[in-house]
Amino acid sequence: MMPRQVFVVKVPASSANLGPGFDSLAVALNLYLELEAFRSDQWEVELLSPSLMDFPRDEKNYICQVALQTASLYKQKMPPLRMTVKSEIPLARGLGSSAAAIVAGVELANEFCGLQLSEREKLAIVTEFEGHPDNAGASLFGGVVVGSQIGTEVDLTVLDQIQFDPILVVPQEELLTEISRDVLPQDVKFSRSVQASAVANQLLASLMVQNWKLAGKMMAADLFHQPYRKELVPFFDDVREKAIQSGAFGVALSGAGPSILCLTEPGNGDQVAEKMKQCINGMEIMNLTIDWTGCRTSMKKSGFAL
Ligand SMILES: Nc1ncnc2c1ncn2[C@@H]1O[C@H](COP(=O)(O)OP(=O)(O)OP(=O)(O)O)[C@@H](O)[C@H]1O
Ligand SMILES: N[C@@H](CCO)C(=O)O
Repeated sequence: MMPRQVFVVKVPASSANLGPGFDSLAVALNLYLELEAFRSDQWEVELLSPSLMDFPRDEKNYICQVALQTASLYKQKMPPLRMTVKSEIPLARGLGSSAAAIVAGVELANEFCGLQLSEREKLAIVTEFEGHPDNAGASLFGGVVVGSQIGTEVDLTVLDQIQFDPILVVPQEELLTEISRDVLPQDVKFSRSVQASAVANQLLASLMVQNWKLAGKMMAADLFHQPYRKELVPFFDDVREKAIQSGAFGVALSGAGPSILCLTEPGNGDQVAEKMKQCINGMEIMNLTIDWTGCRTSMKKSGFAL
């Protein structure tokens, strides 16, 4: 049998908001969604990770749906693919699993319909699917990102001078973003939004100048979403206290929750994670690093999986 060319996509997880940077700030993490795909005569999705087993194995799979819709956006017909998907990203835990799936779907359409999308076009499409540029921008570009959306224009800056070690506390229960957005208010008073925006600006400034104490204070001072979402994450205060006692400088809800993002000064992650493991029970402590690459794609000769 002739070896076939297989398209490979690897997309990092992400943690959005970092506290006050609601729908705008995010960091890419070294947990990955990986897929391999080639043209076939029908859609066939082989799911290789236990967490994915309940997802559709044909074109109804969300990744395929994103690919099909992206292709039709550009008036192209997406060919059926045979593919394998595996993922280390916990689902519906605030680690950007849906954004990673969207990025993978857009890359499939780009490759198999020859769309030749620019990075900016990809960013606009993934933001449209996800509704905000934070997780999707981090998954696409890697690093610590600031995204903004004005109308259909999406802008994104990667802040490669910011460094910290991220530790994620991941509970067993899922929390769908949809539910976690439902508890947010429709409107925010002008004076409160001025303060909330100042807190977000101060967080970024303090991370840039490595003023860890101030950064931690700002992560806790968020007024946009954490005060409303805390009722959905009753263990938040307890985990926060234990993470700070263990040496983290800042703690925030990861994305829409329920996972909790704890930041340590660069180089302290291992030590702080070890201490946290000793005092936090019933939840996974993930000692992670920032992914600085973002989504990567490549071609390879067919492997054993396909
Ligand atoms: N690899 C995947 N394949 C297919 N569908 C997926 C995949 N990953 C995520 N999804 C879909 O996305 C849903 C989770 O999205 P949701 O926005 O609720 O959480 P999240 O993206 O993990 O967290 P957050 O947006 O807070 O970071 C899953 O229940 C599933 O429907
Ligand atoms: N910024 C988003 C991330 C989750 O999609 C939120 O907090 O709802």
